[in-house]
Amino acid sequence: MAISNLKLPAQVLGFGLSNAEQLAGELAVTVANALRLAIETRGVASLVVSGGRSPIVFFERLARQELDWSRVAVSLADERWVPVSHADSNEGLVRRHLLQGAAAKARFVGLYQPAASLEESAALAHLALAELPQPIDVLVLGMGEDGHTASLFPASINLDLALSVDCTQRCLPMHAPSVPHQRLSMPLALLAGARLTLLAVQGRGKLDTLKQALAAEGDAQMPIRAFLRHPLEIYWCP
Ligand SMILES: O=C1O[C@H](COP(=O)(O)O)[C@@H](O)[C@H](O)[C@H]1O
Repeated sequence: MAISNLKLPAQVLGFGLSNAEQLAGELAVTVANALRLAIETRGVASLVVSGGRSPIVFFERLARQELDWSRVAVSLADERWVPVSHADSNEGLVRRHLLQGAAAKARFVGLYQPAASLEESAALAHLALAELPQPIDVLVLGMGEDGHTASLFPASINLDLALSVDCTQRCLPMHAPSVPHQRLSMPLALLAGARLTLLAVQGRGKLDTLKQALAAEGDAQMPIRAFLRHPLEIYWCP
């Protein structure tokens, strides 16, 4: 695998992992260590995770890490605008796979808020997120093969605001052109302020996406680019 061809000047590389199980285990240890440090330093810690299909094993490994979960606040980088009981709900995923056992003591601050419109729901989530300790201590991002991260999709309505460093909203309504559900997403300004950002990606398709993102410019075409300019650790496995 031609990892050495990848040029990531600002990043620490978490490559060399052989499978998804190993990636999940290493990532869980890194996240737990950072949360422990935050608790030691500030008494509380905030963790923002991503949804989708790939983080399940990581969530289950993280839930088993020994730490004072009662001092941890957990939230999501993005959410599908569906009730928590829906199979596509990121909150549902977190509740089923991360907030289990000792980790059930963590405080969860969700983005999904029942409301008449996506815009109202995002405004309510903005208010709810005031309860999340900020800056975010640990952020775990995922990425789609189209270069989206969180719910910052290429060419989506609201993307300019979502990528603006001046955005003061903690949650934005996002209309993703390529996926079934409307979305709620934390914007770049909030996400990029995280003390530690980890990007977890699996498979050669996503490695190609990363290389493509690094090879050219244009955040609107590939929103992940906006994060690659900040320090982050990339965890990749085939
Ligand atoms: O839709 C989403 O997709 C990305 C990537 O998901 P994955 O399952 O392919 O890793 C995810 O990071 C984001 O949170 C999610 O809502």
